[in-house]
Amino acid sequence: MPVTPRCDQTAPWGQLTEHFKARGRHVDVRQALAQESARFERMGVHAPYVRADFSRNLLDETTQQLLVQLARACELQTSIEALFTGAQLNTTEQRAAWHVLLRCPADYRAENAAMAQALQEMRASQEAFLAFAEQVRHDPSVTDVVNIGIGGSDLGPAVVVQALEAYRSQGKRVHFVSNMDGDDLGLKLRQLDPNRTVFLLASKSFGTAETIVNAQVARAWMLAAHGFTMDPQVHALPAQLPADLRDLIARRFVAMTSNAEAARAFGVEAIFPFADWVGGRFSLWSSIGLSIAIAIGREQFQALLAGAHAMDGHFRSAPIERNLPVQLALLDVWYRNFFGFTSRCIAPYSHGLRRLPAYLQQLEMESNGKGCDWDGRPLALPTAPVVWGEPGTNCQHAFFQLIHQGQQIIPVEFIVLREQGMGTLEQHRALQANAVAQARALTQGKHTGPAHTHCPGNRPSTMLVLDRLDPASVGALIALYEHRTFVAGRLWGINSFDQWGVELGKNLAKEILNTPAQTATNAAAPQDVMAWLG
Ligand SMILES: O=P(O)(O)OC[C@H]1O[C@](O)(CO)[C@@H](O)[C@@H]1O
Repeated sequence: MPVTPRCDQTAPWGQLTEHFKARGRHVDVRQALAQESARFERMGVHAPYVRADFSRNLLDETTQQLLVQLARACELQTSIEALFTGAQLNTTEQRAAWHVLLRCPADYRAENAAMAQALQEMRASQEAFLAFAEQVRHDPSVTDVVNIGIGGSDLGPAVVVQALEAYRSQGKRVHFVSNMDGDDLGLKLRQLDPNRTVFLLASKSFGTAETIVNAQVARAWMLAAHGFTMDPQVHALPAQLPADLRDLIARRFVAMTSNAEAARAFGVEAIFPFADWVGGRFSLWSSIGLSIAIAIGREQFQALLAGAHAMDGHFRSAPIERNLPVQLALLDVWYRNFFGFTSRCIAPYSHGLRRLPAYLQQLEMESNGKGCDWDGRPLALPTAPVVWGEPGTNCQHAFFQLIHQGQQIIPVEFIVLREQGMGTLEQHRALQANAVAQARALTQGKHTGPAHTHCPGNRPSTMLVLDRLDPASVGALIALYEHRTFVAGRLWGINSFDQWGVELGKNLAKEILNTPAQTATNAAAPQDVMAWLG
């Protein structure tokens, strides 16, 4: 993997630092909009399916030019090419990150022999899971499909299925179970018929505690409905299980995994593999997206991939100044490292995109919430901001008060649809008007009337506009965020494809589970709240 310069080790970084102190931090967006009538037009960036208005951000032309120079000094183009030509980007796990291959069209020519081979294997797996999806879709005996997975094996598919609810085949409900808390699965099981439900076990490792426990409980529930009691703590199917029940499990449970052996031991026969080079956070395009394919069908799934591929093409070829993922990532660096803004709010004015903030939390914070660079040197700068949010207009009646008048500045990213979905045109117009009104209010503020009604204004926001919430647009939007995260990581000098920070807590949980209950006499166990939990 090419080691490219970290942003803080480049000449433009020093220039940006000087510029920030002198003028950059004093940018007044109200004045800028008033003085430059073409600001909106100049600062619009158009990518496939997504347009972005940057004009309400704390940016002047010098900042924009220096940020472009920063990207060049970080040799960003080399990193982008490395992503598309198959460099081993995940250096701490010695893995490639070839998720862009998952969405390339049939006539795509792979960059090299290794990628061509990977592509061929991927196509076979893709064909198998899409064919299975069609089979389920046309099977009237199946009414419910439950995806059991967590993190990337849950959030990506869940956000897409929810966003594309209007495309979901009637007569098939798609559920998502992720939490270790047994109430998640337990409450779902109460609504399900064991004779009409198919479970999709989504786990790259097939070893994630939450997923395995939930899968075992679901299997025990299915067997219990057929008169067989099985310990839900046990992974492997018992040898004495009658053949018809073995067959039942094989028909009702399928797996999407890179660990076929563990899935087989569980009793699964239909295994839809995906390669090691698919990272969890980037996996919804692979067989992990089976729930999406069942919900919307092969054709629409392919449209989702095509939308993502269109964004890939833009990312690879657009110049830095007009490259949307790059521009968003540069803005992240500007706000996080110069202004010191610690969070970014995502406000999708779209009911379908209501879970997007949760998805982005994993994508951005698990990818870029790191403490050292790719050479293991401590980072001198803070990296990923906290990403959070809720859909509009709900957010207006909850936390927007703080964003308008609070002491801290939180850049907001609005997502707005041009075309209406369900509901009346009036409802849609009101929704759009509210999003634009919030952006304007953040910019202009209010300085008349009693002090408690004042809003300081000059608060930054970006507006992303999609024509509609269809598979291609959703694919493009998610690919946009993937690439933005990758670019920000490259600028910060981070390996965005590992997540070692989650290991410590997982291991401690195992240790606690394996330690005898805490008692006053158990001196080995540390005294903490476990004493109250029993
Ligand atoms: O697909 P798996 O192996 O069950 O992993 C689930 C999730 O757990 C993590 O490894 C850590 O949270 C994520 O990166 C991943 O998406």
